[in-house]
Amino acid sequence: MDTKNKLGQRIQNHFEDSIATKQKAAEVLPSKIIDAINLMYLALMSGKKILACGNGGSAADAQHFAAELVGRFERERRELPAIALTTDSSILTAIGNDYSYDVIFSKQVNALGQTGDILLGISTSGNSKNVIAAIESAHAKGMKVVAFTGKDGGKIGALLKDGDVHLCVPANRTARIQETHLLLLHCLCDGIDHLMLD
Ligand SMILES: O=C(CO)[C@@H](O)[C@H](O)[C@H](O)[C@H](O)COP(=O)(O)O
Ligand SMILES: [Zn+2]
Repeated sequence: MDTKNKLGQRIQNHFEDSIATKQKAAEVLPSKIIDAINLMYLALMSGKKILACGNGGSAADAQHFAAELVGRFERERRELPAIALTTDSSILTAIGNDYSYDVIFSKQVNALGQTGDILLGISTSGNSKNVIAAIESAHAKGMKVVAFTGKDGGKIGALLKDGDVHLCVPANRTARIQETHLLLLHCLCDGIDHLMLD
């Protein structure tokens, strides 16, 4: 096989694997997605806010979600309060430098979180220490947690409490889990808009 054909085959494999992962997720996750939509909707309608965090690609997802709540998704509606804890380089470098990278999100949850707010914690492995610490801080503040994970849900899966929502993508490959997390985020945005507008 020449290079062009090999690359073409790899690309085809990515598309097929991504589609298969989303099909599996569509079989197991919808009722939990509804739970997450209701949890976030009720919090937002009660004047509460959403804090979101994750590392790497999941940091981008946290920001993507906050942008669609504060700005808009597909339809016009009032601005909704959401903050990505991944964006302030001064806060992130100060806490990382003075304390530890493990507490870059939890200290922000301690500073900004209030009872009734929601934490969206995103980790494909379910094992990122800074997301785990953020969830622990959220619980201590009386916040509910929506966790996006993959694989076996990792330590985050075991940490969640009644009333939290765990959306664990049934896949092992980080890229596939991330691609499905983005779809889940858009389902949440659409569901919140639907409950507000229809
Ligand atoms: O986007 C990717 C890989 O596709 C990476 O940036 C990835 O997000 C990083 O390695 C993260 O640190 C992984 O953390 P996590 O998803 O296990 O919590
Ligand atoms: Zn990625």
